[in-house]
Amino acid sequence: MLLQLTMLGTGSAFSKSFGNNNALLELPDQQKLLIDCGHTAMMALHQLQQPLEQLEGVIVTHLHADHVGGLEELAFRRKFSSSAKPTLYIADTLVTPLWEHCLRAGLEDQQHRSLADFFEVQPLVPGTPFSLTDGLDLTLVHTDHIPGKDSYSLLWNQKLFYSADMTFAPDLLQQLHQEGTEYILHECQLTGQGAVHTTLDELLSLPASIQSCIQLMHYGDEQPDFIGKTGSMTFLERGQTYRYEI
Ligand SMILES: O=c1ccn([C@@H]2O[C@H](COP(=O)(O)O)[C@@H](O)[C@H]2O)c(=O)[nH]1
Ligand SMILES: [Zn+2]
Ligand SMILES: [Zn+2]
Repeated sequence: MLLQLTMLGTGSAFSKSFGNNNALLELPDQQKLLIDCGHTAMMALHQLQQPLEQLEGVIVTHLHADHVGGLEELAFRRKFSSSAKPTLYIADTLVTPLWEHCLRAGLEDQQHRSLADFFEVQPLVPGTPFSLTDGLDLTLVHTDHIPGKDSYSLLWNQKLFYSADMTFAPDLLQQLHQEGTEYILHECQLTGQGAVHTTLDELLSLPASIQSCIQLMHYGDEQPDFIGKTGSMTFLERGQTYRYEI
């Protein structure tokens, strides 16, 4: 199974250079899905000349604006263009908070009163593989980010781990590596304390065999100062397409 991933952005929440850390995923059956849809996602798709009508759906990791801030525009534009509702793949725990805390204020009117008026909602049970298409399973992995708020990393066929925003989880990374995960796309805070994110120094403390599987994303605008300082870990780049055989 070949997964093709185009990074719409690779920046941290406040990055002005790299856009929100969101991706466009293309499956062998031609399905196109977004991984997160932050407030810069619509502009990024416009620049890629990617028609919104061709998007099958969106996978949501958690409810910060750099990950869900573009959903209001996506919902309205799909509604106005009379195209099919995009599917929302989202942890069951996040369905109600997404509507009540993020989208309801902007989307609700007298005719549209729920998330299901704009999206085909596909709740996912964390820890249980979900078959997106033949030969492709997605498992949500609960990972720590903001205390008290749920956030889910994405594990594809046990082979590719795409981190949500998360604090350092060396035991999880070690376990994934031992169980055959070959690719780890990991968020990375380059400077400062990693209160709610994983720092570069933390990732550099991992065994070399794990570091060699890691590509860094969700980084700050100081990234150019860190080129050549990430060991064998490489930076994912905005606008670039990556292919993973999983
Ligand atoms: O440099 C930074 C930027 C943000 N934070 C904290 O992260 C979250 C919001 O950003 P996300 O990327 O959506 O998680 C918020 O709690 C900020 O305080 C940070 O620690 N360092
Ligand atoms: Zn973020
Ligand atoms: Zn976050």
